[in-house]
Amino acid sequence: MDRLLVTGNGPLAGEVAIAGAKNAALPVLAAALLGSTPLTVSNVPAVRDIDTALRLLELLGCRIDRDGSTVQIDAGSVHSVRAPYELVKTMRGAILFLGPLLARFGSADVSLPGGCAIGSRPVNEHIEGLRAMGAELRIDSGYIKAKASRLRGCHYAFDVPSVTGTENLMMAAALADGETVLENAAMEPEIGDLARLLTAMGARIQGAGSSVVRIEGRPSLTGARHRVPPDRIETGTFLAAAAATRGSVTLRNTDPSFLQHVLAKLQASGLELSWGEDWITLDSGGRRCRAMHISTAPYPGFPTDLQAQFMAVNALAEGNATVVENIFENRFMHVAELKRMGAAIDLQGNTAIVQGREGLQGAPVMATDLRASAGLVIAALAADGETTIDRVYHLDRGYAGIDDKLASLGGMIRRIH
Ligand SMILES: CC(=O)N[C@H]1[C@@H](OP(=O)(O)OP(=O)(O)OC[C@H]2O[C@@H](n3ccc(=O)[nH]c3=O)[C@H](O)[C@@H]2O)O[C@H](CO)[C@@H](O)[C@@H]1O
Ligand SMILES: C=C(OP(=O)(O)O)C(=O)O
Repeated sequence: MDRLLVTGNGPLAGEVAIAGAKNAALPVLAAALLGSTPLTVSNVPAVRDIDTALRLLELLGCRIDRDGSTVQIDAGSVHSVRAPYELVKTMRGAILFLGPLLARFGSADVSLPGGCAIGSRPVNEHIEGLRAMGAELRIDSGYIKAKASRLRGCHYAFDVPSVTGTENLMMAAALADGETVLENAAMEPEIGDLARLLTAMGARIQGAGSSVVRIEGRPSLTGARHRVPPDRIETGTFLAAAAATRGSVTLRNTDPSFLQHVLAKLQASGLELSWGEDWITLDSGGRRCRAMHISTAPYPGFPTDLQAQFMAVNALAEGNATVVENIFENRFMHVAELKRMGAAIDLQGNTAIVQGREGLQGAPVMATDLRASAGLVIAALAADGETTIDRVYHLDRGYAGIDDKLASLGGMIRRIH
């Protein structure tokens, strides 16, 4: 099992290119199942979850042609509708195959993704939404078994705005009879991106990116060409790494418009930021930033997927701050590990009270989930001495070559096989 060896080495400095967004690419790959002709996707990130999604598509019978960051998927020879536990357990995003399989092939047999380190993560909204479209769904031996000869448009109001739930229902609705209206839908940028793809495939969609999405279903959809947008979470992770190490970095191939809340927090903490259409520069001037109060919320609020990374920044910032996690009930696994490095964090329910410290010390720590791992890497880069981070497979699920990118910014980081 790979480990990372990180030696604190002062400020990060330089430029780095941001990859395509994992969480935008996953629904796009699942949407390939809806098209009667091939889908070509560019700027696909080289991360483990994408490998898993492509393996799954292959298992279903799709023909896959992958050339660097461009992937062509032909769903013309699908012969299975089963997404097995062995793959789904490593990638929760596999639930995104449920809607497209059911809508296109009339049935789906998708393993329940189950709970994971950050919370119980139920999928009741996905199931109820598809039932509202006339599908029959039951849980049998850990699998969601779904059937529908033809889905029909419906009104569905989410109790909680689920990102993948909204995506699943949009994809199903694109091949349903009539109009579907989703209320209290999630508004994350990945939803607007999926709507752009589905529109290019022939669907008619209004309101994606707002809380009410209208989808007019079509009898069939075609393939299309699509470019995955930049990863806003990878972008935020590098900004956090620069802030924690008192560095200065420029991020290219990104999109600052999806990170306004995060950029405002960084500016308020005393860091100098500038940005253009596809780049962001953070310059800390070699100074420690001030601690930031953070409260995670659905988009456009502060993303839960950046909470761990900013916890690491706060652990090293000037002053005290609270970090409130409002999306997942158990997304503080990194706190115990950061405390092993000398962080002063007190947990009270879903609130972490962080007292910024001048420095942290390297220590052996364990990655518990994808973004927690990123938080530990950031703390390790800024700490004195050596940190070993175990279970980096979590990190590889969602970051393309993060060790090489950080090394190119001057970080001392090495992978041990
Ligand atoms: C592949 C992908 O895009 N993953 C992202 C997606 O996950 P994911 O789509 O799984 O997260 P959701 O938006 O569904 O979860 C939001 C909240 O809704 C609850 N909920 C969700 C579904 C449901 O059927 N019932 C229910 O109660 C969840 O427990 C959670 O409290 O959005 C999360 C929230 O921004 C991010 O952290 C993940 O990185
Ligand atoms: C939680 C995440 O991903 P997933 O929903 O795939 O587990 C994430 O990207 O931070």
